[in-house]
Amino acid sequence: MKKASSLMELGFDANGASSGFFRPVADDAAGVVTHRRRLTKVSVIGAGNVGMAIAQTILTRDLADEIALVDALPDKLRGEMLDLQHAAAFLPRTRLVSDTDIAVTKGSDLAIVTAGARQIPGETRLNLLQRNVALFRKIVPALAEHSPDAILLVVSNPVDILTYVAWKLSGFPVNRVIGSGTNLDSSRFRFLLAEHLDVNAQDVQAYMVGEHGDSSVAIWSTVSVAGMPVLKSLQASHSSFDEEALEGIRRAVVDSAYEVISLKGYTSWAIGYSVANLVASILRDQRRIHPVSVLATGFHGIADDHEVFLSLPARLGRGGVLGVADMELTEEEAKRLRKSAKTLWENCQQLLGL
Ligand SMILES: NC(=O)C1=CN([C@@H]2O[C@H](COP(=O)(O)OP(=O)(O)OC[C@H]3O[C@@H](n4cnc5c(N)ncnc54)[C@H](O)[C@@H]3O)[C@@H](O)[C@H]2O)C=CC1
Ligand SMILES: CC(=O)C(=O)O
Repeated sequence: MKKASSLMELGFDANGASSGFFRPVADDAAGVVTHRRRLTKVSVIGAGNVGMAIAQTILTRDLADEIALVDALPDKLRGEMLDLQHAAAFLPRTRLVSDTDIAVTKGSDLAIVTAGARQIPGETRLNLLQRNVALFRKIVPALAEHSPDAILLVVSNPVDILTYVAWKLSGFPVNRVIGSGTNLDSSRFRFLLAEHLDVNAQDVQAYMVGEHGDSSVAIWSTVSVAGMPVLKSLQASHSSFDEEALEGIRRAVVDSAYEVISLKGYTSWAIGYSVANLVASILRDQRRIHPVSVLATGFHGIADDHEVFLSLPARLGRGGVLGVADMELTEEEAKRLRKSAKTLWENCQQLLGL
């Protein structure tokens, strides 16, 4: 039996097929525009749990005209593409293409990298560094060559260091290389607070910054709901919200990824929504503020000679990172952020000679 994802693959010529159904509205068909001139193309490199959750969410939210999927495993890749294509009747029209050759990403507006090793239960994100850097050496230069004007959005872990690596390997300006960072951790933080306060998580303003990982920093001093400072109100009503309790909540946010990994083997849905949220802000030029991994040199006392990527609230739009909010932090929060930066910097140092 011949397998196909289109009638063309079965030998039917598509040329002029639609003219049997439709006639041009004008006599002079040359003057009729039948195609939009500029389509938005998003590529997802790595069609695993995370890549497919992202592709699926981008499709449902109608964020791209074309999605190109790349993976090293041809059968899995084609299976994933066909499975999504078979939902075409229920989704906005989006062209889906896939190939093991990265050339399929040519002309992307946005390239999202999710390829690589993931943690096994108990492993930290930093443990993945060497394996995923080796992969990035192959993927990133090829991506940059085929889409020199794209924005790179890195998701593979350890995401902050790999965003630095992608920046170096691509030669792209720093505003066009972004790590998904703590956009996800901040959502987990907002979820926990929203449950406690019995409000919608979208109405909780709360940031986790720093490393997407064990040293992330919860910025309690700026947490608010309806413009009201949450920490002050919690501490006034419950004396139990002391430093130890706050650290316990931060730790619960960090541990939530480990818990999901130990239960189902990987995380996927939340990162899928988190990345689609970033894609919408970038491609639709929303100028929304997201905690994402950006070059943090010089912010909050991070040394000027430390080229380190970590999450800070950034304004995102069609040009990528349009600016980074210089938040007012307490001395303790700034100290923790510098400590997080130091952890990342030390790991980046091992990669010198890249
Ligand atoms: N930044 C974040 O918040 C999150 C990051 N992650 C990270 O995302 C990455 C992917 O995780 P999963 O999708 O669960 O793993 P997975 O194992 O399901 O998928 C990885 C995919 O990469 C593919 N791949 C390997 N080498 C390749 C190459 N040279 N070219 C193209 N594709 C290649 C594999 O064939 C596989 O399909 C991991 O590093 C994980 O830690 C996961 C969740 C959240
Ligand atoms: C795996 C990972 O980085 C996360 O879910 O946070």
